[in-house]
Amino acid sequence: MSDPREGRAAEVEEVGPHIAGLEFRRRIGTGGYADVFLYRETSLNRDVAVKVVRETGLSEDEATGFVAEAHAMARLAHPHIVPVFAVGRAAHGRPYLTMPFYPDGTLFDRARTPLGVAEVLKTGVQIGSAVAYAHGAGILHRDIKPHNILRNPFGPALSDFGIAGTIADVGDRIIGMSIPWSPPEVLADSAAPGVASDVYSLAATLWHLLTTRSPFFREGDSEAALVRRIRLEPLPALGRPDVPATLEGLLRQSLAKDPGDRFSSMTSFVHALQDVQRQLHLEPTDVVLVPGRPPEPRGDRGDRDRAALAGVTRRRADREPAPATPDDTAAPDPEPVATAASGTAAGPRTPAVLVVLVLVMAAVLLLGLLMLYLRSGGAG
Ligand SMILES: Nc1ncnc2c1ncn2[C@@H]1O[C@H](COP(=O)(O)OP(=O)(O)OP(=O)(O)O)[C@@H](O)[C@H]1O
Repeated sequence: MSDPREGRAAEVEEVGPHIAGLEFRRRIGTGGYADVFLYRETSLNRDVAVKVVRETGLSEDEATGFVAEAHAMARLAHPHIVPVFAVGRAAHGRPYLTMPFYPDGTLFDRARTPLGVAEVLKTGVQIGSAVAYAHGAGILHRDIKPHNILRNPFGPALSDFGIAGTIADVGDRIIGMSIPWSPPEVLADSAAPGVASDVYSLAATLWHLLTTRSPFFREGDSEAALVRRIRLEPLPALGRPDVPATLEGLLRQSLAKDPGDRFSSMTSFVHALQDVQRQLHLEPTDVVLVPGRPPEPRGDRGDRDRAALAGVTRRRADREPAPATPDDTAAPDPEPVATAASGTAAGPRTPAVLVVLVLVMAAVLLLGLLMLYLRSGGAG
C-alpha cells in the first residue's frame, strides 16, 4: 500500500463546480472525501485553492460539521497554519472552503527523498508550535500527516485543521483518518483521540520525512496488516545512522502504543526537539508566539458557529472526554473556543468592567475638584 488514497481514482472529480466570483482552472489534488481545485479569484486577480466536498462525500450533518469547523479554523491565526479565506456551499449544497494556493506542494511530495536532520527538526518545531497553539484554543488536528503540510517560502503550513475531527465513518469507509500516521488507540477505537494522538501523528510525520515512509509501512501491505502492525508490533529501527540517538529516542517515546507514555503536551514535545537542536549546535527554531488569542466570532453567525461546534463535540463526546489542554505555555494559550464541555463566553464581563472603571475615574475627578475648591476657599 503506497498511498492510502489509492483506488479512489474513480471517485475523483476533474472539474470543480461553479462558484460565484471564482474561475475554475484545474484540479490540484484529491483527498478522502473532497477534491482540491485551482481557481482564479477574479476580484483580486489571485489564485486560490478550493477544497470541495464530493457530491457523494458527506451526509448533511457532516457537511454542516465541515462548515462549522472551517469557521473554527478561520479563527486560528498562526504563521504555520493555512488560513481559510472563505467557506460556502456550491451547487447541490456541496460545502467548499477557499485558501491560499501553495504551488510548491506538500511535504509528502518533498519527502520522496529523505530530509536532513536539521530540516526535520525545524519543521517539527514549526508545525508543533502551530498544533500547540490550536490545542490551546481547544482544537485537535486529528489528521497530521505529510500531505497536510503545505510548503511555502516562509516555512511549512498545516492544513485541514480540525476538519478531520468532524468527520466520522461514512458507511463502511473510514474517512477523515489516515491510517499510516494514525495512533493505535484511534485505530482500535480504544481511547478518545486527544493531545497525545496529535503528538503521535506529528512524530509519525517526522519519521516519514527522515525515512520517506510512515513508521510501520511495508511495501505491498494491506490496510488490515498495516493497522495490525501499528497496534501490536514494536516500532522498527529508524535506520538512519546520522540521526542522533536523542532524536530517535524522542520519536520513539512519541510513538509509544500507550498514549500515557508519550509527551503529555505538544509544547513539551517541541521543547524536546529544540533540545536536540541545541545538542547539535543548531540555532533552536523559534516557537512562534502568537499575540492575543483567536478572535471570538461576532453576532448571530458566531452563535451559530458555537452551536454547530458544540453539536459536533457532543456527537463525538463518547470518543472525546477531555478538551485539549497543553501543560505549559511556550505557545500562549488562547481563550478556548466554545465547546459543549466548556461553553466559554468571554464577552459579557467586559462592559461591566468598563462601567466600574468610568465610575471610579469620575469619583477621583470629583474628589480632586472638591479639594481644589476647599483649598481656594481657604486661601480666600
Ligand atoms: N492550499 C493548497 N495549495 C496547493 N495544493 C493543495 C492545497 N490544499 C490541498 N492541496 C493538494 O491537494 C491534495 C488533497 O488535499 P486534501 O486536503 O483534500 O486531501 P488530504 O489531506 O490528502 O486527504 P484528507 O483530507 O482526506 O485527509 C493535497 O495532498 C495537496 O497535494
